[in-house]
Amino acid sequence: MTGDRLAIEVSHLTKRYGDITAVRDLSFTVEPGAVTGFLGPNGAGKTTTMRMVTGLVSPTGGTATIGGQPYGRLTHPSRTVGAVFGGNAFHPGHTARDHLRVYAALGGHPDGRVAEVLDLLGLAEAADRRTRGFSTGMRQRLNLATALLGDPRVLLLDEPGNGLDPEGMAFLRTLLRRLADDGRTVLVSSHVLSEIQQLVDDVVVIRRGELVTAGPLSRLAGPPAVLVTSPDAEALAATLTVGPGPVPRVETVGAGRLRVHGWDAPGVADHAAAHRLRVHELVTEHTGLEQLFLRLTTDEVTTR
Ligand SMILES: Nc1ncnc2c1ncn2[C@@H]1O[C@H](COP(=O)(O)OP(=O)(O)OP(=O)(O)O)[C@@H](O)[C@H]1O
Repeated sequence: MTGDRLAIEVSHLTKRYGDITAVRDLSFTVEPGAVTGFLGPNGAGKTTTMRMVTGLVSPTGGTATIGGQPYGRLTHPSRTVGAVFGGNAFHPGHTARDHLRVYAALGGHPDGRVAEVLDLLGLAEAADRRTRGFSTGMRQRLNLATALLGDPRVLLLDEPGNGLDPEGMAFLRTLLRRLADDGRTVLVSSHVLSEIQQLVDDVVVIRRGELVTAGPLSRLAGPPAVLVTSPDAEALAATLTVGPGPVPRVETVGAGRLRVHGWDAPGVADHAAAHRLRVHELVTEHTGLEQLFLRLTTDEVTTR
């Protein structure tokens, strides 16, 4: 069963700390029913933005709403939004179950919910162990279990992949997918695209507090390019760029080598054959997402 579908809307959000502008006129929407990655290098403003969405930090300007309401005006905040920020506030002498019971009581959630979230996070066997002996992965799971006590429709996780081993990541991926498939809104931040690439459907990329790009992950990479090795490279470049019809962008990448953007390999091969030009090698090059992310978030880059 799917309940309310609540989007997160960030509109012209700005946060200044003295001379530092942590977030600058930032606008984006996080849709329900998907896992959205919130990406940017260290210090880009991800945590500050997520804290503003969850009412922990007040904006200098702009608004952040959940299902149309600012966090402070939600009728049942802990039943609407679950958030996990770095660090943890576990009493080392408490067991996982003790910890969850305290938070269930604070949030007004039924005690039966404790066993449910322990099961959901694969912590049932560790439930009666003291948290002081917990590994990083178990701490992450307990944080997530705490955030899920209220069965919230919206989940914000700040760097959830930190310190997780491959099994932990696989578990997180399956869990977030289930939560999103149920119509929940899930936002996960990271400064490393490759870390959450397998988790997310959509991305919001920021740099220095400003939006770089937002949209489906699959649209970020753009079309592949074709690397051509040919003894007739010069002539091939000349014929490729004269038309008729749409012409590709052609880059010379050394003697006898071209990179052709906008056409696929069969298109380039057929064109060369029609012009009786020799081709020794054709390689389709997909831009690595990590490479693309670096290009989007480092200074020398212009964005599309
Ligand atoms: N309470 C604060 N006082 C002063 N400056 C702050 C405060 N919180 C954040 N900043 C500054 O705002 C900028 C954005 O920080 P923020 O933690 O939001 O970035 P981030 O993208 O989450 O980075 P990271 O990936 O390192 O967690 C940084 O320059 C940071 O030093």
